[in-house]
Amino acid sequence: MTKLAIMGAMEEEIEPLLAHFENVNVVEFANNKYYEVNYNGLEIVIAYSKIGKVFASLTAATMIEKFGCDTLLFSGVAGGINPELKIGDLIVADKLCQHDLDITAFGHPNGYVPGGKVFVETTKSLREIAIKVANENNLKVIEGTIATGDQFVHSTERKDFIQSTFNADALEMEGASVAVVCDALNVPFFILRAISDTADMDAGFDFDEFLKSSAKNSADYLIKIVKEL
Ligand SMILES: CCCCCCN(CO)Cc1c[nH]c2c(N)ncnc12
Repeated sequence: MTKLAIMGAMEEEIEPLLAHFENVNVVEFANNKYYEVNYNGLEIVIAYSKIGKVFASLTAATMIEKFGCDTLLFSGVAGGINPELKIGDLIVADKLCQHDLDITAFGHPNGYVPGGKVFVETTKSLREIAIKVANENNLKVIEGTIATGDQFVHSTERKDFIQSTFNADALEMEGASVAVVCDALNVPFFILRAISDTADMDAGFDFDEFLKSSAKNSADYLIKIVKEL
């Protein structure tokens, strides 16, 4: 029996998801709120972690270890790097990395620490369902690499570093930590983002303007995927 975790980082990212459900039970735990719903015979737990890799790791691990979720879907917004990605466009992560994890002083590559790996791959079977849903709904979606770091990127200098170092298509602040947690706990997971800005000097303004609409794009697509699970 699948128990599904649906996660975002910000309230604005899960609000459009919660809107689809009634009879929501709220569980308070570890300075956060976890929303339990039943949907199409599925038990679902929904939460937003708060921003950044640490909060995202705590929430992902909690949804799996405490709530017993056996599949995790993430929905949210991201900064676009790949010029094909326009504001509002959807990206499904096929792999994720941490662009601010750096022990290069010891000759290691960016994003690597001993015992870890630079890229963590998402679950192929979930990506395949997502692509099928996109085709059925005539949605333009790209699959690509998402780079995660504990900073809001708003300069072409940092954006270019991330692009050239990891060949990343988009960037955000939680995905790779969710990936490490799910990979370590052997839980299938899926990371979906809609572009809110292009991580350059206009990023802050674009983010404010497009957070809500892009979060809704991602949420609406995620709900269609949930219906196929
Ligand atoms: C109050 C401000 C909260 C910013 C949180 C942004 N999220 C983090 O996951 C996604 C994101 C959208 N655009 C970004 C960018 N340019 N850099 C980093 N992260 C992002």
